[in-house]
Amino acid sequence: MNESTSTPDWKDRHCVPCEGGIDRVSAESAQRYLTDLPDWSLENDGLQIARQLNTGDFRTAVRHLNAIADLAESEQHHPDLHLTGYRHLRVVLTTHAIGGLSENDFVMAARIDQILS
Ligand SMILES: C[C@H](O)[C@H](O)[C@H]1CNC2=NC(N)=NC(=O)C2=N1
Repeated sequence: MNESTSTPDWKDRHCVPCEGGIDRVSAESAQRYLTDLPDWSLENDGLQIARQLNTGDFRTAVRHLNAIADLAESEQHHPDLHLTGYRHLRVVLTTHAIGGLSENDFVMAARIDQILS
């Protein structure tokens, strides 16, 4: 899939192992990819994407957190998960191995949207 010409269908893809050695997704491409992922925002000068989930109660927030953790383990790509104010879950995706965004982050974002829908 050529990053510059078309948008991949992220939810149909899986993360690939990443230990560095690949280019970061540019902020311009990231912004374009997010048109298909409207619940996610580009942050930190294009180095991460994030989604805020304001659930109704603590148990729901923990359930979402656990579902995302299971997905992260099966995809071997792990978001930062912040559960605060007893029912607010913030999900932050970046690829630590490259210090910025890779396609794995968009695959995870789409799959997180899918399991929470
Ligand atoms: C080989 C495997 O892809 C890496 O160890 C993974 C594990 N999970 C990861 N998760 C995230 N968010 N960034 C990484 O660079 C990363 N590396």
